[in-house]
Amino acid sequence: MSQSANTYSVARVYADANEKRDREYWDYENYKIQWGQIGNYEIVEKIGRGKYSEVFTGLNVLNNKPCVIKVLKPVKLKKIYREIKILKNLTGGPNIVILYDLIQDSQSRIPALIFEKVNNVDFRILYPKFSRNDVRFYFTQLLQALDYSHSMGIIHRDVKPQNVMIDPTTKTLKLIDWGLAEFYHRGMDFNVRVASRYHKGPELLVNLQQYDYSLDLWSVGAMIAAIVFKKEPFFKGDSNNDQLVKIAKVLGTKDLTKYCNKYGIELSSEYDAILGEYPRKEWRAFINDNNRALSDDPVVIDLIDNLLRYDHQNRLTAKEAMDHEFFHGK
Ligand SMILES: Nc1ncnc2c1ncn2[C@@H]1O[C@H](COP(=O)(O)OP(=O)(O)OP(=O)(O)O)[C@@H](O)[C@H]1O
Repeated sequence: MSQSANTYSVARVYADANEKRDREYWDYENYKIQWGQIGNYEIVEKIGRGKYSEVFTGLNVLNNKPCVIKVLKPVKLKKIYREIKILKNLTGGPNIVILYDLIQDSQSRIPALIFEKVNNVDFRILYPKFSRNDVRFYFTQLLQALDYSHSMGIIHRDVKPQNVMIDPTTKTLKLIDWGLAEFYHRGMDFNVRVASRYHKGPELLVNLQQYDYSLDLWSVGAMIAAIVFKKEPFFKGDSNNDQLVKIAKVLGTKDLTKYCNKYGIELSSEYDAILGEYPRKEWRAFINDNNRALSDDPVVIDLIDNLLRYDHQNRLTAKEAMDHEFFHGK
């Protein structure tokens, strides 16, 4: 991340969210971590292994409350500080996972994050059963989390089903994994090596570095399209370059070229051999007998159409998406 000499794209909303706050709010490198007591927690069982961590269910022995213990793998200290500072800033916000505590092993100095535990049901089980009302309900919750985070100057940068914990029994949704999240600053060139392939926005794939909160709305669009058209994931690239090809086969090559030209981006020559002249595909072409119950609806198609836009500035913001007719109609 570095300040660019030339600002060519600025967030349409919350562009000054960090500048208007004190430096200590966003300056995570100078953050002083207060460590809690490691003896207060017990590991119960392993539930996951990510790229950056091992995750366990656990117990707070003081109050017998269940928790999740995310033991971080050795990465740059700066990344650990960033995740912690962002969680501290956002904890308590709507549908944002609550960070309870931070602990550190006294010998290895390996840090672990203690979170509230969500009794998540795997999305591969849950999403295929979603009704229109479920989509409406849970995506409203997700958009609330994102609008809050964006209003606090923070881009999540890894929105995907694996990071959206849903407990259908209590109808709760929590957005987790703030490990790739970053503070937005206008005119800043950000690293495009973020998000997970299937949910990467076009800006990342064409190497447009002055992206913003709207990146998260692409990922939301890809999630909704996958559920509505029963095609998980909706854009399934075999590599990062193939990911853009898969997107172009739906949104068309012409608009991709327009997008790049608008921001003065030259497509990498790596695409010369693999990117064809694809026409834009109609959203209705994805409707079939298997998905009709959710997809045969101009309102949901309009929502998807307004999220899955190449041009990040033309996507709905989280707030605009929540105001969309899909979330308010019958
Ligand atoms: N609060 C929680 N409640 C329930 N399960 C959780 C919670 N936090 C994490 N998990 C589980 O652990 C997994 C890994 O957590 P997380 O995404 O934070 O780690 P990561 O190392 O950043 O993962 P990745 O490399 O996949 O992005 C999640 O996908 C989820 O299944």
